[in-house]
Amino acid sequence: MNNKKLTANTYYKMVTDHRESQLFFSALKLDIFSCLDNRISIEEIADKTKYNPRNLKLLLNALVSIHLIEKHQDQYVNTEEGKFYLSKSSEYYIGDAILFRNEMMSLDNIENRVKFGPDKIIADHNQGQKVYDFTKLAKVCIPEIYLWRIEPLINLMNKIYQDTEPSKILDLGGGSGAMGIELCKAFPNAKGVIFEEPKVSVVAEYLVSKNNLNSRITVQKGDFIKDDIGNGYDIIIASGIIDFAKDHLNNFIKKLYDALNKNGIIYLITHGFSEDYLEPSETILGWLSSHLDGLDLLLPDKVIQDAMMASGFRLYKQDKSGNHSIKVYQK
Ligand SMILES: C[S@@+](CC[C@H](N)C(=O)[O-])C[C@H]1O[C@@H](n2cnc3c(N)ncnc32)[C@H](O)[C@@H]1O
Repeated sequence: MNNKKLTANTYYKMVTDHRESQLFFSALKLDIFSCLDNRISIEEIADKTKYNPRNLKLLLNALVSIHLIEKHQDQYVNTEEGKFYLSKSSEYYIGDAILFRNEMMSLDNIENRVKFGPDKIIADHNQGQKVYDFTKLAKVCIPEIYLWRIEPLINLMNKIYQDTEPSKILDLGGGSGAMGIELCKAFPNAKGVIFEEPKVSVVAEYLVSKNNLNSRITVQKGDFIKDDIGNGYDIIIASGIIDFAKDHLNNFIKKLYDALNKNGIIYLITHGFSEDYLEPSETILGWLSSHLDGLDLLLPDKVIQDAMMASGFRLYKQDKSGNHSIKVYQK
C-alpha cells in the first residue's frame, strides 16, 4: 500500500470549512456583529443581548480563532469588513442576504433527493416563482445590488450614451428595481418602468417612493411571459431573469426585440454557464438545490447568445462582474 503518499487534507478541510460556515451563520442569526462596532466586553454584550455569558464567550473566542472578529485584552470588536458588511448599523449590511441565500440554496437532505428524485409537481410546472421567495429575495438583496451591480451598469451606459440620452428604460423582472431606479437617476430625463410579478412589485414600489421617483418611474405588475411588457424602450435591463423564460426562450427574446426602439439595447446579466454545466462551480452549486427539487431552468450562455443573434440582435459590448456575465445586445 503506498497510499500514505496521498493526502486526505482536502477532505478534512471540508469538514472544518463546514463548521466555520455553521459558526458564521449562527453569529449572523444571533446578530453578534451588530454588537461589536466598538470594543466591548462579554458582560456588556450579555447584558445587552441577554445571551448566556459562558457560551457567548465560547462563541466569540471561536469567531476570533477564525479571524471573523478581533479580541483586544478582554474586549471584542468587529474587523473593518465585519463592521461594513455584517453590522446592522451599516447601510451595506448583507447578513440577511447571506442567510437567505444559504437557506434558499441549502443542500440539506440531498441524499433523499438523489435517491427518490425530484418533486413531480415542481418538475411539471418548472416555474421559479413557485419555488423561490422572490419577494424576500428582492428585499434582502438591495444592499448587494448597490454594492456590486450599479457601478458597472452606470459606467457602461455612460460610455454608450455619451452624446445622447435614453428616454425610456425598462427593468424587467427588476426585483426591487434598484438597477432601473439608479439608471433613471443617471439619466434625469428618462422615464422608467419596473416590471415585476404582483407580489414582488411592492418592493419596487417601496424603493421608487423612497427615492421620490413616482413621477418618473412606473411599477407595472404582470407575468413577463404572458403579459404585455410595453414598448418604445431604449434600454431593457434583464438581470438574472432569462433562465425563468427557458421554456419560451425564442418568443421571449422576440418580445424584448419588439419592445425596443431601433438601436435600442438590452443589458443582459446571466450566470455564464458552460454548455456542459460544469462551470462556474459556485453558481452550479447555488442552483443545485432547486434543480434537485425539480426545476430545470438553467441556460448556458452559448444557447442564450445563439437565440439573441437568431432574433436579430447584435452583440455590442461585454463585460464581467464577479460571477456574472454582462452582455449588451443592440437591436
Ligand atoms: C433572480 S431575480 C432577479 C431580480 C433583479 N433583476 C436582480 O438582478 O436582482 C428574478 C426576478 O424575476 C422575476 N420573475 C421571474 N419570472 C417572472 C415572470 N414570469 N414575470 C415577471 N417577473 C418574473 C422574479 O419575481 C424575480 O424578482
